[in-house]
Amino acid sequence: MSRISTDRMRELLPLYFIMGSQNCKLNPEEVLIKAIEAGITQFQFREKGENSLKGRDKIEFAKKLQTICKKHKIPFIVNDDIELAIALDADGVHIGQDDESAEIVRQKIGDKILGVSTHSIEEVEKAILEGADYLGIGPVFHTKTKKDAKSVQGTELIERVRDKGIQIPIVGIGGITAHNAASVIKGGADGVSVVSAISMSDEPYESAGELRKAAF
Ligand SMILES: Cc1ncc(COP(=O)(O)OP(=O)(O)O)c(N)n1
Ligand SMILES: Cc1nc(C(=O)O)sc1CCOP(=O)(O)O
Ligand SMILES: [Mg+2]
Repeated sequence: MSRISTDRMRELLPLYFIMGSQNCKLNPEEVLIKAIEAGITQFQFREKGENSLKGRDKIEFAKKLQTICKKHKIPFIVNDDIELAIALDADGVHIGQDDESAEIVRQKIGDKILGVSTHSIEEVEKAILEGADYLGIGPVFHTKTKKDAKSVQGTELIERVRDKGIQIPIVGIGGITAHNAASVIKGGADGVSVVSAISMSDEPYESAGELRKAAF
């Protein structure tokens, strides 16, 4: 296996759905299936925070969602939990600045996809040097999903990264909906990542479909 190419990574980012059981209004497996049917391009398992599953329950739930992703050929990325990603042979991991360093994580996961959250040009440059395949930049808009999110930054950092000629694949995150997704792409992102716009919808298939139209 070799590291994912930049072109292939870009193709996986247009509509990146992130979810844990704690985020779902309806049955999480059904939500994921509907989101896949509507055209999401990558999935992140983020079982975290209040009301999330722990221990064996978390592992069993992750396996169920991974099986759904495998069946539909959607990359399955694990948030934070590198050991789980390795144990399940997930397609990749996503880490932030408060997690293990990208350099160490890259050594642990080999050629799996590595996503890193960044909030400044310095963090962007460091993540690239340490082996990130894509960056998550946010919160672009106000979010209720992540209690410890940083202050809203719009698309400013995404634009600055592109103005410097940095080409790494980027997804915007935080408060993104079908109404504002196009502005994130216009700002220079390759895609949008969303939690609640799909996971809290009464109609996940329709909501994901609207996002897909807005983000492509
Ligand atoms: C695509 C994407 N971008 C950013 C994040 C946030 O990661 P992090 O800052 O590590 O926060 P938690 O998600 O771990 O709470 C993400 N998960 N995905
Ligand atoms: C997981 C996450 N990371 C963020 C960041 O800014 O890094 S914002 C966020 C939550 C995004 O959820 P929603 O689409 O419901 O706003
Ligand atoms: Mg994290």
